[in-house]
Amino acid sequence: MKQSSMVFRFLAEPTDVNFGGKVHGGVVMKWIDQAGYACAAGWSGHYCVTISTGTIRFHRPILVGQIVEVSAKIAHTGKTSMQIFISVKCGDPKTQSMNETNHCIINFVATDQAGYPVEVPSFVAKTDEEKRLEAYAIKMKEISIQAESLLQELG
Ligand SMILES: CCCCCCCCCCCCCCCC(=O)SCCNC(=O)CCNC(=O)[C@H](O)C(C)(C)COP(=O)(O)OP(=O)(O)OC[C@H]1O[C@@H](n2cnc3c(N)ncnc32)[C@H](O)[C@@H]1OP(=O)(O)O
Repeated sequence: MKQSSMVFRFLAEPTDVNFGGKVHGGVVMKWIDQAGYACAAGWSGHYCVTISTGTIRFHRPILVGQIVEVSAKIAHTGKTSMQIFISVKCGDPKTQSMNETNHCIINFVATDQAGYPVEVPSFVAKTDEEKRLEAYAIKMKEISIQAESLLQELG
């Protein structure tokens, strides 16, 4: 059976921190990309590339020494693309209570060795939560595609 989810857990390190002493947004985005890639590659059995991501809003900072959990799950699949739902949480490892810092949909395409898109196994949402995430993922993919032509449309 294909693996449809992946969880990374690790400590935020001093090398992850920006000048304000909090974890860089770009570092968080790298973690999102890595967890999304691992999930997409595991599901498709192919190398995958990031094609786009939905909005990422940072709700709260991540501090050095906190435990970080980046969970990735398949929310929807197209013919060659996979929409991965990512949730990032952090917390004090001593208390084990975690709060979500942000979530997003990140879109990957499975590719062959020449870099061309290849078909991926279909994901079937079964639970109410999976169906809710799938509806969200479909909407976010549409928004990503529409956003590509927005600048030209505005003249
Ligand atoms: C300090 C130390 C650092 C060390 C650090 C180590 C890193 C440790 C490794 C980590 C690992 C991470 C790895 C990540 C992977 C990369 O980071 S990859 C790098 C960034 N991404 C790229 O370079 C991709 C560049 N783009 C491409 O190559 C081509 O556009 C693609 C993706 C192959 C697509 O080709 P295409 O001919 O445009 O394909 P097309 O048939 O039009 O569309 C394909 C699918 O995309 C969908 N699509 C099109 N536009 C969009 C859109 N805007 N949004 C969503 N879907 C779209 C289409 O609807 C279609 O979906 P399906 O209907 O088939 O399901």
